[in-house]
Amino acid sequence: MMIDSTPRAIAPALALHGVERTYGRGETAVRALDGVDVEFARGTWTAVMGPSGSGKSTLLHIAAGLERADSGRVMLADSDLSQLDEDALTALRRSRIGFIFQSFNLLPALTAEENVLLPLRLAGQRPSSADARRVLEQVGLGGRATHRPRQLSGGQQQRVAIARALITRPEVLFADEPTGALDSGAARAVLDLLRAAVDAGQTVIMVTHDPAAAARADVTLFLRDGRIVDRLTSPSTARVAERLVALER
Ligand SMILES: Nc1ncnc2c1ncn2[C@@H]1O[C@H](COP(=O)(O)OP(=O)(O)OP(=O)(O)O)[C@@H](O)[C@H]1O
Repeated sequence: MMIDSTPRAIAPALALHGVERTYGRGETAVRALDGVDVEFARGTWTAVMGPSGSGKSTLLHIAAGLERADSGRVMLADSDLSQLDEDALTALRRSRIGFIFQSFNLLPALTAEENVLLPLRLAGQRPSSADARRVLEQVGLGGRATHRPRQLSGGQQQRVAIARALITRPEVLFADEPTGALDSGAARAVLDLLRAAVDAGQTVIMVTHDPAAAARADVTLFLRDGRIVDRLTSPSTARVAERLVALER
């Protein structure tokens, strides 16, 4: 028997190749992404930082299939998002991608448990209460399953949103300023949950303005004028802040 011991590069969870995106036309056109090439390794946490208007949200939305690139390719494992029609893209987002937002985006009329189960219901499954309780327990909210969002603090609402994003076991979890609306204690709890998810093998891509949040990630990418101009691995808060200040000059 042949044993192949050649080390192989593990395929990235997500890769962007030559991604460009321009908003508007003519003199008012804004090139939000100007040729982005990046790979996100499986089981790693990447923070995306950069000055206001540098293209962070555009990058996140295109990588998550919420918006389309003008050119270039977005590969989620072997699936080329640019080749999918709207229905296929919606199905892919529901089953293979998770998203958490600064403003939590929970449905106010639904309980925590119902919010958490919604992605599975939308995918045509019939999940049980026990499924929701299991993930709510993971985020420390086992006792809050029947609460509605208005009965929960901001930090608790974000933890419900994380449970909702993780219940489908997404290949990539995207987070757009997940701690932007939280005080420092609640922010730490959210970052601890993201760290636990990554340690369990989850791939996370997070836009943030907060150097302390970026310092919890494995890699921080810096964008300026729609291009990735810098990258730090396992940086301290101070080093992230320093780079950011340098970019904003
Ligand atoms: N829908 C749109 N129409 C026109 N221009 C847009 C649109 N969305 C973004 N832009 C422009 O594209 C550029 C990049 O925007 P983007 O929101 O990606 O930046 P950002 O780094 O996330 O900024 P911020 O930190 O302020 O949220 C900006 O100049 C912005 O004005």
